[in-house]
Amino acid sequence: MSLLQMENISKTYSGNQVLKSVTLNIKAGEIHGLLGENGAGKSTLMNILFGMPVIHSTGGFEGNMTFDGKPYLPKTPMDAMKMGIGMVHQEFMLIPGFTITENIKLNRENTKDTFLSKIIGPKLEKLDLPKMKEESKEALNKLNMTVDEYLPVAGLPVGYMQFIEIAREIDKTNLKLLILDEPTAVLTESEAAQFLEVIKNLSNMGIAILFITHRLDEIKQVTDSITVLRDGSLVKSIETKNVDIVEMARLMVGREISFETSNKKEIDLDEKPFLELKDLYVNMPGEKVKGVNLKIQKGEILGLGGLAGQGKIGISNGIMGLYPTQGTILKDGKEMPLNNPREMLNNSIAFLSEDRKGVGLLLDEPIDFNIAYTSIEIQEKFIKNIGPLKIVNGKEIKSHANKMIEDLDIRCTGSNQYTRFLSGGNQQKVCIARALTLNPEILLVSEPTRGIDIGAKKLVLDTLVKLNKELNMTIIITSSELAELRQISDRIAIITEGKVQSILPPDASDEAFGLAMAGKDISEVVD
Ligand SMILES: Nc1ncnc2c1ncn2[C@@H]1O[C@H](COP(=O)(O)OP(=O)(O)OP(=O)(O)O)[C@@H](O)[C@H]1O
Repeated sequence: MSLLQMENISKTYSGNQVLKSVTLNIKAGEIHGLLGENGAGKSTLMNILFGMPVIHSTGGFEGNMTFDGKPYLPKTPMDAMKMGIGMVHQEFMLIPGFTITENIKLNRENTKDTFLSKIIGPKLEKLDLPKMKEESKEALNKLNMTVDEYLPVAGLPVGYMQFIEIAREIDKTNLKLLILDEPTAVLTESEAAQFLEVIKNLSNMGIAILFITHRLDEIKQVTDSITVLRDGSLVKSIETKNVDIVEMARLMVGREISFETSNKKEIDLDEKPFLELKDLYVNMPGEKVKGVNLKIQKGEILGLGGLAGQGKIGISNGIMGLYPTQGTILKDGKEMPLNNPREMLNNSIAFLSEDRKGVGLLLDEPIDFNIAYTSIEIQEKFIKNIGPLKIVNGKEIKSHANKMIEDLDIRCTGSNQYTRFLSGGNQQKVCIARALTLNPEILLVSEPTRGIDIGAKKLVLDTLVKLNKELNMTIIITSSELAELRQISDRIAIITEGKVQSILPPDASDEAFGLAMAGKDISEVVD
């Protein structure tokens, strides 16, 4: 019997129908994959299932749900949690100033009796901190996560936050169904592999998992069955063993997707470097850089890879001056000021951050303004002079935004749609469009395809290659997906323990990359 039945679910946001009579069934303890392009309606369906306020404040939904044999109509996430449904959202819902333990135990704090509580009641019970810490540690241990549970969440790398959110869910005792909205998007390949093992264990314990991911290999590897959505409609529900990855991609996108292999070109390392990092130190929590020396040539695509927490993410954040940085950064031989993001932008260095929520979008502004505003600010782009007056050229902004919407396949109702109402993947594409609009000489991109569907991923990578080829833009791409780095980079620097461990060609063997990431000598496996 199904644990969850969602029948004929439809949802409209201000006249825009985003779910059209969708049906979804999940059995107890099974791992069920939910697939679909950016904007297909996956998060909306999950928000309905989890009773998220956004659903009810926008007119509710149509259709019926049954959970654990009973009619189910959650009005709030509390209703869902009471039934034994947990959800880890695409965007983190942690409280930055609280410690890891406080976040895991939020609203479910362990308490113990005090003298007064015995008389007056449970309100005067006191927090049982040792027990809270012990149970938090236990949940973190189940995820093989070794982090001090008393650390504050603020400033931790995004990969850690994901594990903490999951730890919070598995710490709940009545959990029957766990919804995971792109849980592995922020994890490195090895962390993701470890995470998939955890999911399998949870399923063995009888907890059903609803798993949203754009990584189809993961879907193939761990799910028992899948449901595919396209443009808000159900395409197919099928047992995973009866479908391969190519077919899954075709069901999602409705056409064949081809992937090119390496794009590598020869880089002349004898030329003067275009960007040089000398003894760079960056104090980014969880991603410390400890003396990086790197020379990047004009027109190169340099990949930065390595395991989470080893410092690869810190490098671009440091160059851009977002965390305290020491050392020397030379652009075309000229020393750049440190710790000054504005000056870096003025020097034609732009950054697409891995943290799209923290430094991301103006959610209550339309797509076109989001794409244009940094360029207006920094470069006075899209400004026209009328006599002594400078005014923003709305027409030019719109036509540029429309081109970006087309190039990056941003799924929206038009360039005037507020970015708050875009799906996560489409918000990410707007961030990419904004960085590209600056048309920088050096573009730093961090996890550019995180949370982006398989078809759009190709578009984003192709766009980077096109900018590199046509404008000779120098690109430094940081990614936890080695396959993606290999696809577009000319060279790949592997960062371990805050330093450059090795620089490898993209066609080096898996073994060489594996050894470098583990901080080992690669001379025996590389010529
Ligand atoms: N609060 C909202 N108001 C208006 N429209 C919305 C709102 N939330 C989502 N939408 C629209 O609903 C559609 C489905 O979005 P949803 O977030 O469910 O997609 P998704 O499949 O989860 O995509 P992704 O993989 O990018 O996360 C999109 O067209 C989106 O713009």
